[in-house]
Amino acid sequence: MEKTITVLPGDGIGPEVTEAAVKVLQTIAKRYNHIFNLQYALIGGAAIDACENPLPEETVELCTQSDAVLLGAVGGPKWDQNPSHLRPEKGLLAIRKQLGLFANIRPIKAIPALLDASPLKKEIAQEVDLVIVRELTGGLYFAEPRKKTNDYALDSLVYTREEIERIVDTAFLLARSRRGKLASVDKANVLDTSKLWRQIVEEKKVGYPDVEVEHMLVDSTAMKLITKPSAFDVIVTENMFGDILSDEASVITGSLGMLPSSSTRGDGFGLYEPIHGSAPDIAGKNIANPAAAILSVAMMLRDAFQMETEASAIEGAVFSVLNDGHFTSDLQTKGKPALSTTEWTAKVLEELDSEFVSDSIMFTYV
Ligand SMILES: NC(=O)C1=CN([C@@H]2O[C@H](COP(=O)(O)OP(=O)(O)OC[C@H]3O[C@@H](n4cnc5c(N)ncnc54)[C@H](O)[C@@H]3O)[C@@H](O)[C@H]2O)C=CC1
Ligand SMILES: CC(C)CC(=O)C(=O)O
Ligand SMILES: [Mg+2]
Repeated sequence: MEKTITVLPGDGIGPEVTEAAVKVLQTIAKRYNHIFNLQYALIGGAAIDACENPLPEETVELCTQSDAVLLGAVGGPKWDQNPSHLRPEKGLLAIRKQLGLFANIRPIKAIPALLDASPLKKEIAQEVDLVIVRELTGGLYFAEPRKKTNDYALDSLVYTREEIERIVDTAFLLARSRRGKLASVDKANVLDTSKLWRQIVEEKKVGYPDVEVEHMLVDSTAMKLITKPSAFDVIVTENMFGDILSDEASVITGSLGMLPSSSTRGDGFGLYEPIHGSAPDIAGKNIANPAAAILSVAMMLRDAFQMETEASAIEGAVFSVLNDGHFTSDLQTKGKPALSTTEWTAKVLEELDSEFVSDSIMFTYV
């Protein structure tokens, strides 16, 4: 297959983890005879430095013309004092909005080799298998009006029926394909946007009688994610709640550096990115965990290109390297010294190659 992928490395550890993910893509291309045309483009702080625009028009055009987008992360202290239109995060929000990527899918599943790295008790952590479906192009991060003076600041929280209906449908369909349980998370005891959200979930559930729905408030959901995460199958929630809950949930599986995501719009096109940010505290040190970026490539291959075998090969290689006790420093608890980003990536590439060798041996033998 031939596919065009726009790569947006971004800032901080973004370029480091993206380089690892691209190496994995190149190995997969060689092994399975695919052609991945990679086109690099600027976003975030890197784009502000180059052309005073966190999302240059050329980047949007390249993304629009490609089959999928791979993103690292944006942001960092260098741009923290910039006016809001020159903040790196503005570029990320804008690309999501301009490409219409309203559904952010964040799977969170226990990884047996990492149970020691979870702050939860093993017997609680090992049962985790949930997906957060986060609304991505509405709510507080986007709505107008907004304003800031020295004495007063305003952000608006707006949701339309259409925005809620499409994300709720996405979540119902996902729940139906999994264990049939949907937790709709809101703050309906206080917010009118949440009251509308709850009303629409109630209307929609009639069309999905096979899915069991529960409404939950976001504050107690934050607690239950830690005390009884196995209670969740699919969680659907608005933009900011999903942003916060997914970083919280990431530690259950060991580290924020482990979790991939896809941002989609229901037509097979997607932007794939780790859920973490640019991690300025560790940027440039070659110690970031590239697993979230590498697993985002697996999500891309499976969901955008229907390459199930290739996606499973990547996940298998990642889990096998972890099973062998090779960790980056965010996951290290005891045992072998932590590996650098490039060393750990090399282990994954070796593992992919060894899977290849064992496949060829089987083939020759047969
Ligand atoms: N998707 C994106 O581009 C996002 C960008 N950001 C931006 O990133 C910048 C830093 O934000 P923070 O709040 O520090 O969040 P962060 O996610 O960048 O980092 C939080 C903590 O997790 C660690 N961490 C994150 N990813 C890691 C990895 N792959 N391996 C090992 N450790 C990892 C960091 O070292 C840090 O201690 C800000 O400018 C923020 O706006 C934040 C979240 C998402
Ligand atoms: C710019 C932020 C909304 C990025 C973020 O934290 C995220 O998408 O998880
Ligand atoms: Mg976030």
